[in-house]
Amino acid sequence: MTIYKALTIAGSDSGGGAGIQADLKTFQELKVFGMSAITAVTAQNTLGVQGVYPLPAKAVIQQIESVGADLGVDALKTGMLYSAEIIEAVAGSIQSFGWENVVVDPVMIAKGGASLLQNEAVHALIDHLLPLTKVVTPNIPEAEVLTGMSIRTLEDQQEAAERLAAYGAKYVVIKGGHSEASDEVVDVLYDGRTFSYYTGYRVDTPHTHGTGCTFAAAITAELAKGNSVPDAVQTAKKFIQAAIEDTLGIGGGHGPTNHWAYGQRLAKQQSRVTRGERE
Ligand SMILES: Nc1ncnc2c1ncn2[C@@H]1O[C@H](COP(=O)(O)OP(=O)(O)OP(=O)(O)O)[C@@H](O)[C@H]1O
Ligand SMILES: Cc1ncc(CO)c(N)n1
Repeated sequence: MTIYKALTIAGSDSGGGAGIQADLKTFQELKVFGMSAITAVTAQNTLGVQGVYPLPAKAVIQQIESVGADLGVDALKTGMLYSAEIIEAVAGSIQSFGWENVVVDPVMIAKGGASLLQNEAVHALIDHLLPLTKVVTPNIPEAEVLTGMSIRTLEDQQEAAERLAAYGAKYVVIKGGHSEASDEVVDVLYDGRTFSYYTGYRVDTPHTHGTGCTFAAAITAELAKGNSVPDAVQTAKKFIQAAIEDTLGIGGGHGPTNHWAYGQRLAKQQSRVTRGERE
C-alpha cells in the first residue's frame, strides 16, 4: 500500500478547529499521512484569539527540513505564516526541496478580527510565495488585500483570480464564503485560461471556524494522492460542505466544523451499496 504524505506549515489553534489541528484532521480523514511545521502557537477558542506566539524562522525551517530530509512530502500547504521573515524562510525551503504541489492559504485575519499576518508581510507573500504556488485559496477579504480591488460580484471574483494568476500562482480559487449572496456559496477556480465554478448551498450557521484551513487541507491531501487540481477542489468542496452541514455545535462562539462528516457520509453510501448487492 502506498502511503501518501502531506505537510502543513501553519499556526497551532488550541481550540482544534483551524490551523495545524484542522489540517491534520483533514489529512487523516482523507487517508493521507499528515506532518507539520508549526509557525506560531495561538491561544484560541471559538470566542476569539487570546494570544499569538510566533516561533523563530529558524525553528520553522528546521521542522520543514527534518520532514523533507526523511519522510518526504507529496504535497504541502501553508496557513498562518505571520511574518515576512517566516514567509521568506518557507519559500527558501520549498525552493531548495523543489516541491511543486504547494497549496497556499493566505491566512490574514481570524474570524474574530485578530491579525494572523503582519501587514508588512503581504508583499513577501506576493513576491516570494505566489511564484512557487500551485494553488492559492484566498477568501474574498484576503483576495481584496492581495489584489487591491474590491470584490462584490462573481465577475470581481474572476478578475481577482486573473490578477493573482499574474503573480505566478498556477491555479487560483477565490472562495465565496464571505460573499453577500445568501442562498449559495460559489468558489471560483481559475487555471490561467478558464474558470470553473464550485457551488454549494449556504448553510445558515455560526459554526464556520476553520472552514478555509479545512478546505485547503482537503485540496492538499487530494494532490498528495496524485489527483488533478479540479478534482481536488471538487472533493474539498464536498468535504467542507459536509463538515459545515453536520455541525458539532460545540463552544460558545464560532464553533469548529465536523471533520468526520465527509467520511461518515461515504461510509453510509458504501454500506447502502453493499446491502443493495446482498439483497
Ligand atoms: N455558510 C457556508 N455554507 C456553505 N459553505 C460555506 C459557508 N461558509 C464557507 N463555505 C465554504 O467553505 C470554504 C471556505 O470558505 P471561506 O470563504 O469561509 O474561507 P475562510 O474565510 O478562509 O475560512 P476561515 O478563515 O474560517 O478558515 C469554501 O469552500 C466556502 O465555499
Ligand atoms: C492558527 C490559525 N490559523 C488559521 C486560522 C484561520 O481560520 C485561525 N483562526 N487560526
